[in-house]
Amino acid sequence: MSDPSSFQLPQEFLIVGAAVQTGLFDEIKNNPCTLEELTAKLNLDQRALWIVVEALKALNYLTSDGEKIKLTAEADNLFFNPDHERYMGYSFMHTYHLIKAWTELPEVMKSGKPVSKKDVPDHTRHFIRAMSHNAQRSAEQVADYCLEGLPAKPRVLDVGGGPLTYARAFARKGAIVTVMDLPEVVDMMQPELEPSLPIQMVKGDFTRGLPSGSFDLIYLGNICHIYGEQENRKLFLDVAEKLVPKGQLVINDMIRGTGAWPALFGVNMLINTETGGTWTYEQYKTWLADAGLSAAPWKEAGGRQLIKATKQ
Ligand SMILES: C[S@@+](CC[C@H](N)C(=O)[O-])C[C@H]1O[C@@H](n2cnc3c(N)ncnc32)[C@H](O)[C@@H]1O
Repeated sequence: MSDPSSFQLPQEFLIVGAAVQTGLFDEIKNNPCTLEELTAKLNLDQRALWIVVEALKALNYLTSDGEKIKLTAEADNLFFNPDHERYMGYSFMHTYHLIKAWTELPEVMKSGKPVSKKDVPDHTRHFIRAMSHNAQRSAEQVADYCLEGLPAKPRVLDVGGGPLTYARAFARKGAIVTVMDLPEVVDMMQPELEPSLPIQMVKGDFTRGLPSGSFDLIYLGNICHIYGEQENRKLFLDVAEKLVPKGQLVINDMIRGTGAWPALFGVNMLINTETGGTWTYEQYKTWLADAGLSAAPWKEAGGRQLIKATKQ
C-alpha cells in the first residue's frame, strides 16, 4: 500500500488525455498555430485553452515558435513517430476513458451493474491501438509457446485477435491464421493487413459461434475475462469442436489467485462488463475438462499467464 501522503494525482495524464480528445495535438502536428487560431479551429474557450497550453508547455509537450504553438520533438516522437523507441501513439487513451468509468465504482458497488456505456468518440480505435501496443512486448514469446509441438504450417484460429499483434507473430512463424473479431474491428484493421502474411479476418461474435474450419491451435488472447462462467463454458465447447484431435487451445489471461493484478483487473471488468471477471486456474481447469480439454499447469511466457489445453 502506498503512503497516502505521497499520492500523486494523475494531472499530467488527464491534461494530455484531454488534449488528445479535443484534437489539440492532431491540429498542430503539421501546422503550428497561434492561440487565437487554435481556439477557433478546435471550437474551445480561449482562456481555458491558454491555461491548458501553458501546462502542456511546462510539461514539455508543447513549445512556442514566436506567436505560434507547436509540438516539442519529444511529443512528436511519442505520439506520431512509430519508428521511435518512445513511440506510444494514442494507446494510453484507452486508460483515459477507463478512468472516467472507475470514478463510478461506488455506484457499481451498490447496483452490481456496469457503468452505462457512453458514446466516446474514437473509443474502439483507441482500445484496439492500446491492445496492439500492449501485446508487442510479449507476442513473440507467447507465439513460440503456443506453436511448440504443432505440425508445420499449423492452422491457427485467433479469437478476438483483431489488434493483429499475435496473428502477425503466428504468421511470421509459419502458421496460417484466421482472426475472428467484431465487425467494426475487422473493418478498422483489415486495411492494415500485410498482403504477404497468410492471415484472413472473419467478422463475428464468438459468444454465438466460431468460424467454420478445423484448427491445430485456437488462441484465446485476453477474451475470457470479458465474460462469465456460462459464456466461457460455451466458448470452450465450441473450441473443442473446432480443434483437430490432439489440437491445442491456449488461453492468455490474468489468473485470479496469482497476485494483486488479476484481482485489480477483476474490478475493471466489474465496472465495464455484465459478467466479466478474472478466473482461477482451478475454474479454468474444470470448465476445460468439462469441454473435453485437458489443461497443463499454467506457464508464464513474455510476462503473460498462459494455460495450454489439449483436446482429448
Ligand atoms: C482485450 S482485447 C484482446 C486483444 C488480443 N487478443 C490481445 O490479447 O491483445 C479483446 C478483443 O476481443 C474482441 N471481442 C470482444 N468481444 C467479442 C465478441 N463477442 N466476439 C468477437 N470478438 C470480440 C475485441 O474487439 C478485442 O479485439
